[in-house]
Amino acid sequence: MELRLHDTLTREKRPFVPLDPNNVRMYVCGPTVYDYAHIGNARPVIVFDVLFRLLRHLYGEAHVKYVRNITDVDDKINDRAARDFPGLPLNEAIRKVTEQTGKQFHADVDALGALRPSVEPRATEHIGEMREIIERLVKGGFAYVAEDHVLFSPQAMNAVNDGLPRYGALSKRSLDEMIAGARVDVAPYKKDSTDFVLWKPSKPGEPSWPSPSGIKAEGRPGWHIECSAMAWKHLGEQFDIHGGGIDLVFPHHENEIAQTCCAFHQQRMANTWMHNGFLQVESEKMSKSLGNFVTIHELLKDWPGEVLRLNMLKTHYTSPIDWTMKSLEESAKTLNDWYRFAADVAPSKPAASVVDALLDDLNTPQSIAALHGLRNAADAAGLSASLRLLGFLSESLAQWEGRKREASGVDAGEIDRLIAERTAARARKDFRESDRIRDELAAKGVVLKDGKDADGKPVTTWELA
Ligand SMILES: Nc1ncnc2c1ncn2[C@@H]1O[C@H](COP(=O)(O)OP(=O)(O)OP(=O)(O)O)[C@@H](O)[C@H]1O
Ligand SMILES: [Zn+2]
Repeated sequence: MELRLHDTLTREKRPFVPLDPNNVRMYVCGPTVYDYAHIGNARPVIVFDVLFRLLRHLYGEAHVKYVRNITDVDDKINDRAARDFPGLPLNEAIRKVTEQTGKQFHADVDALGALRPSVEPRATEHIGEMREIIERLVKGGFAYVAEDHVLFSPQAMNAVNDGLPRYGALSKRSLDEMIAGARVDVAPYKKDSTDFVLWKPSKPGEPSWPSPSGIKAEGRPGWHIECSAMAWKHLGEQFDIHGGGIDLVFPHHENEIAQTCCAFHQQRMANTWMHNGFLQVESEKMSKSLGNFVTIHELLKDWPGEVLRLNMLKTHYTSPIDWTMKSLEESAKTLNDWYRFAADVAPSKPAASVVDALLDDLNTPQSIAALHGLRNAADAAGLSASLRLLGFLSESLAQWEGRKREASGVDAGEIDRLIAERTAARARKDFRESDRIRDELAAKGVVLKDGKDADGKPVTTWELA
């Protein structure tokens, strides 16, 4: 079977044909680093990690390049830095905020079983590329300088009839409607209400860099130009897949396309545009501004990262997910069973049923149904390999069980001591005492299993109920 992916631009599920099968290239918009990421932010991380793993499986590890950026220049970062480190010069405070948040983000997504991307560029390290794209856009007549800003003109773009996409094609909006629906209080330096910022002046004390030609004062980039610059630097003028959450379609991705295609006179920026649906709480998008969020960091205190991962993948990436406790509990149960059955078994090959489901526009719910099928067919080696392809079984069974014991507050040393006492009681036929110990452990949720080892000697093992 071939890989088919749904493309937001054409609204079609199409066979995926890489520009160069020896260098398959994917860009995904990463976090703005000023605070803990919430579990909604984890959705694109996990979804595109599955795609990254699938592409590596299909084209070979050395032939896939995955770029996910870190936005480390933004008003929200400046505000947080001023609030958290009022005693420090702003630039130093910003460095502290972005460093801490970046580290936390890595710890979180590592725990979710996400591979690190091939490159994780930081916006502040690509100011030169941003300036270059901006200068090309001004030269080409797509952007203009006004009051120390540089603005992009979607109307100038759509005046060109040949070789460029239409502004609005990705989000299926017409420029005329955007103009009609524009707010009245348009910034005075904009020629048209739909123009957007490529570069703007910095306030005193804020991070600033030499501006594109035509502007004397130092300034800083707008958000959209950052991704065009980082994608260009690491993946070239055109690449295969661009991804992110559905909220990024407009204006962020529409503007990325406009900048990149006009700067390099291309019909396309990425060949396939993929967007994940929202993770919701009680039918509303989880978001920082609504305050209905729970951080990955908090959830990891109660759940192994792989349980969060499985829970995320039970829903197809384009559909909304309602995030519930009940569903998490079910995911934990399923994963416990799979760990016991397959974690310590040498993997064979990922099952065709699992891979085929993924090839069909990353149909992870279907692939999970196929995993249950392997479990029911008692194919431990196939289950082991298939789970690994999806980013599970990063731990041995002993590590997995040990972590659960730790989380449940059960003291393994104490249990071993009680089991030894019970074995001694049984040896002297004091069954009242041995039953008492078994009941004491049961009250703590510890279930004993009596069996024999390879030499036929009695052994007692335990697990949590
Ligand atoms: N509830 C959600 N469900 C799925 N994806 C989300 C959700 N919220 C944010 N994302 C995605 O997370 C990634 C990081 O986005 P970003 O750092 O801008 O978060 P955010 O949009 O600021 O979050 P918030 O909406 O809470 O302010 C983006 O790809 C975005 O689409
Ligand atoms: Zn982006």
